[in-house]
Amino acid sequence: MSHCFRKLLIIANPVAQNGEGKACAYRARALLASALGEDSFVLEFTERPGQASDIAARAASRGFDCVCALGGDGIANEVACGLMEVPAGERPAFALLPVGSGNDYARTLGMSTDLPTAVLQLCDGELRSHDVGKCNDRWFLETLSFGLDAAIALDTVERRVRTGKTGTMLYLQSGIDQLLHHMDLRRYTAVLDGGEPVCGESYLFAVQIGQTYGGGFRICPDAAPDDGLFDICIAHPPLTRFSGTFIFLMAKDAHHTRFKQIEFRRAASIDLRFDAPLPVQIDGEALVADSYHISIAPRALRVVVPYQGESARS
Ligand SMILES: Nc1ncnc2c1ncn2[C@@H]1O[C@H](COP(=O)(O)OP(=O)(O)OP(=O)(O)O)[C@@H](O)[C@H]1O
Repeated sequence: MSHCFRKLLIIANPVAQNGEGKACAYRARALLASALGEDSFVLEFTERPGQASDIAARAASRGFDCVCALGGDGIANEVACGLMEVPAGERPAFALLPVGSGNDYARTLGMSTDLPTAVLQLCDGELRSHDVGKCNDRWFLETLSFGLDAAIALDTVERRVRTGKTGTMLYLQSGIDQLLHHMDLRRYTAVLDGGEPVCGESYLFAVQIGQTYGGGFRICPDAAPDDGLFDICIAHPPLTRFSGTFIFLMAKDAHHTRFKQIEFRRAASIDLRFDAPLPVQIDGEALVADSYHISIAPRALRVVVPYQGESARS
C-alpha cells in the first residue's frame, strides 16, 4: 500500500515526448497494477490541450485523493492549475510520472525519468508541501520567464517537432540560435513586495520556484520550492553576443552566478511591466499579457516526492 494516497487518478498526455506518452502510460499502468493492485488507481488520457485541468479539478468529487500527471512540464502545469481550483482542505495531492522533454519540475520533486524507478518512487513516496506561483490568472509550478530565455523555451517546442531532438541538446541549440539572432534588450519596471518601483534593462528576467528551466539549466541554484519566495534572476547589460552565449553555457551547471551582469533577488510578490512586448513562458508554455502580477501561494500544494527516510523529515 502507498504511503500517501488511497485512490490515485493518473492523467496521461498521449502526445508527450513526441508521442511516447501513450506507450509509457500503459507501461506505468502494468507496473502500478502489480505494485498496488488494479483497484487503487484509474488511468485516463487527455484528448486535447487544457483538458487535464478540467479532469484534475473534478478529481476530488470523484473520490481521488491524489492526481498524477504523466507527461512533461506542460501536463504537470495543467494538472496543478486544476488542483488549485479545489478548496485547500479538499485538494488532492499532486504527483508526477515524468515522460516529457524538459522534466524540470520532476527535477525539483526528485522524481526519476526512468519509468519503473519513478513508479516505485510514487508508490513508496511521501508528501511535502510546495509553493505554487500565479501570474495574472495562471498558476505555475517551476518557472516563469521573460525575454531571451522564454524565446529559447518557446523555440524548443517548434524545433523539437522539426528535428526530433529533446532535452539539454535541444535547449542548447535553441539557446545559441536565439542568442545569435534575437538578443533583445527590454526596459522593465518591477515592484517587489510592494516596495519602490525598480527600473532597469534586461535580456532575461526569470522568476523561479524550482532551480531549473529548459531541461536542467540551473538558473536559480539557491531556489527552494517551499520557502514561500520566488528566486529571481535578471541578466543586465552590457552583454555582447559572445559574452551572452558564454554565460548562457555556464548556466547549465550554475556557473553564471559570478558574473556582474547577473543579479539575483527574492520576493513573494512582483508587479512587472516592460516597455515593449516580449516572449513569455510559464512552465514552458507561451503567455501573452501587457503587465504581470505575480504572487506566491506558500506551500499550497501537497506533492509526492521520493521517500527520504525518517532522518530527512522536517
Ligand atoms: N491529447 C492531447 N493532444 C494534443 N496535445 C495535448 C494533449 N494533451 C495535452 N496536450 C498538450 O501537449 C503539450 C505538451 O505536453 P507535455 O508538457 O506533457 O509534454 P512535452 O512537451 O513532451 O514535455 P516538456 O513540457 O517537459 O517539454 C501541452 O501543451 C499540453 O497541453
